[in-house]
Amino acid sequence: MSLDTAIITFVGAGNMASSIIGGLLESGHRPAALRAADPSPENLARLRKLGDIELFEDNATACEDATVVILAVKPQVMAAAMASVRDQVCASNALVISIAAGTTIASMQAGLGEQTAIVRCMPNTPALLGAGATALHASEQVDPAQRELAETILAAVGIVEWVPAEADLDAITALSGSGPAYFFLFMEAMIEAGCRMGLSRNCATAMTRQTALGAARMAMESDVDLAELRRRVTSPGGTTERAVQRFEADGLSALVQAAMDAARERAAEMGAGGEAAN
Ligand SMILES: NC(=O)c1ccc[n+]([C@@H]2O[C@H](COP(=O)([O-])OP(=O)(O)OC[C@H]3O[C@@H](n4cnc5c(N)ncnc54)[C@H](OP(=O)(O)O)[C@@H]3O)[C@@H](O)[C@H]2O)c1
Ligand code: PRO
Repeated sequence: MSLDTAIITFVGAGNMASSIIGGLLESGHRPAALRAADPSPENLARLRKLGDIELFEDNATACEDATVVILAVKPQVMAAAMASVRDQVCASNALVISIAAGTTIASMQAGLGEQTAIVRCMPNTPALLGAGATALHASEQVDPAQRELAETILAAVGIVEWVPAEADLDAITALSGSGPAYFFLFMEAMIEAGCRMGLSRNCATAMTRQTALGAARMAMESDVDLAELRRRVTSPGGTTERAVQRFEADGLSALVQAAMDAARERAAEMGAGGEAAN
């Protein structure tokens, strides 16, 4: 089974679905082999702009004969979405890929059938720009060709990493799933600090955004590690050293650890309780 011959159905046509569909189309995937289902005609209309993919208001019809069903709905509606496609998934032995936070493989197999092949993954919002980071974990029913298929689909919107244990997805959720928000929070704090120092908001915002972009590009493109990149900014006895000393004295690393521990615990709670969150 290859990506060229696969029929891929997205259940839920929101932000994440449209970014993955956009990535697949950009990487040359045939629009005719892509389907999307969503109860909202307006949401479907947004997808129409991406290409000539098949659109459905009925989940079950969209999943008929599908090779891959991608569940791209909020966790709150996952149970209803699974119930609507269970018969079609069982009939076609489709690979099911879920991008929902906190919905376990066990709960999906309870909803779709015990032997359903499931890949659970955790993408992040930079997937919208093709700059996502997605971790994947497969149930034991997933065969090597299906693994490759899942990896190829998510690689259309960024980097992919397989994790050996399903629980690792909780750590991934705390790291890269929620991670973009941490960087935005840090940037917001820098902008506020700049404003309090007397800079205009426009100036503080522009300088913060460009600094984040520049630092991220150096982190990605440089052949030296992050600590060395940091050292090169930090002149002995200079301004950066004073700021970094303050971060360290006030426990930045411990705070990051505690925040990520809290996020991971929440992901585990959501999985254990089958609880809804977005
Ligand atoms: N946002 C993140 O940072 C992030 C990161 C990683 C993973 N995720 C996961 O990605 C999933 C989708 O998130 P998203 O940001 O793409 O959400 P979204 O934009 O709200 O997309 C979900 C879509 O599903 C539709 N829908 C609702 N009920 C449905 C049903 N029964 N059948 C089919 N479609 C239905 C929604 O329609 P309405 O708008 O009309 O309700 C909406 O268009 C979530 O499970 C989330 O946990 C999100
Ligand atoms: N958004 C979801 C949450 O905040 C999962 C990672 C990003 O729960």
